[in-house]
Amino acid sequence: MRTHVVDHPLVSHKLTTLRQSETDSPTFRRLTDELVTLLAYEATREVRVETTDIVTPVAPATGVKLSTPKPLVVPILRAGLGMLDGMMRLLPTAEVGFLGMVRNEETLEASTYAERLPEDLSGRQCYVLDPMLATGGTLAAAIRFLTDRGADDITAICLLVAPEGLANLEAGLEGLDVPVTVVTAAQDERLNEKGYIVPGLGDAGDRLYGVAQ
Ligand SMILES: O=P(O)(O)OC[C@H]1O[C@H](OP(=O)(O)OP(=O)(O)O)[C@H](O)[C@@H]1O
Ligand SMILES: O=c1cc[nH]c(=O)[nH]1
Ligand SMILES: [Mg+2]
Repeated sequence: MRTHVVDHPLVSHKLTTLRQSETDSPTFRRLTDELVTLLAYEATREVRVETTDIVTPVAPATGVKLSTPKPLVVPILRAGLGMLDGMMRLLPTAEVGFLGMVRNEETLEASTYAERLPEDLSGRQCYVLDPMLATGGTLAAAIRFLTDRGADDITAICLLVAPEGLANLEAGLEGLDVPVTVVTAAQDERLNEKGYIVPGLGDAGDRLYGVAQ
C-alpha cells in the first residue's frame, strides 16, 4: 500500500479553513469540492490511457485517451458523496458506483447498508472517495468489496487520514494482490478515544449534510 500526502500550499490553505469549527456547511461543501479536484489531479497520475491518432487543423498527431473499461469512481455514502462532483470534473467520462457504509459509533465497526456497483469489476481501476480514514475499518471493507468483484487497481482519495487507520488498513489488506494507493491532503496526529481524527475536522458527514439521525 502506498500513501501520498499532497504537499501544496493551496491544499493546506483550503484544508485549514475546512477544519475550522466556524466554517458553515455551504463553505464546507465548496472547499471539499475544490480540495478533491486538487487531490484528484495527483490521484489520477496513473490512470490508464492508450494512444490515439487525431488530426489537428495543422497536421496529424498522436495523443492519448482514457482506456476502456473506463475507471469507476466509488463515493462512500454519505460523506463521500460530497467529493463526487470534484472528482467527476477531472474524469467526466468515468462511471460511478455507490457504496453506503456507516461506522457504529460505539464499536467503531463499519457495516454496509447499500450497494450499487457493477457485478464484474475485472480489470477496472477504481477511485474510492471517503473524506475520513479514521480507524480504517470503512475503507478496508470498501476495498475488499471492490476487489472481491475483480477490481485490480484501487486509489482512495481521503481528505484526512490518521496514522492508526493507515496501519490498520495495511494490516487489513494483507495478502491482497491488488495495488492500493491512498491520496490525502494531510496525515493528522492520532485518533481520540471516540475514534475521531485529531485535530481533524469533526464528523465530515454532519458538516456536509447536517446531523444524521
Ligand atoms: O475509518 P473509520 O473509523 O471506519 O471511519 C471513517 C468513516 O466514518 C465516516 O462515516 P460515517 O460512519 O460517519 O457515515 P456518514 O458518512 O454517513 O456520516 C467517514 O465518512 C468514513 O466513512
Ligand atoms: O474524525 C472522524 C472520524 C470518523 N468520521 C468522521 O467523519 N470524522
Ligand atoms: Mg458521519
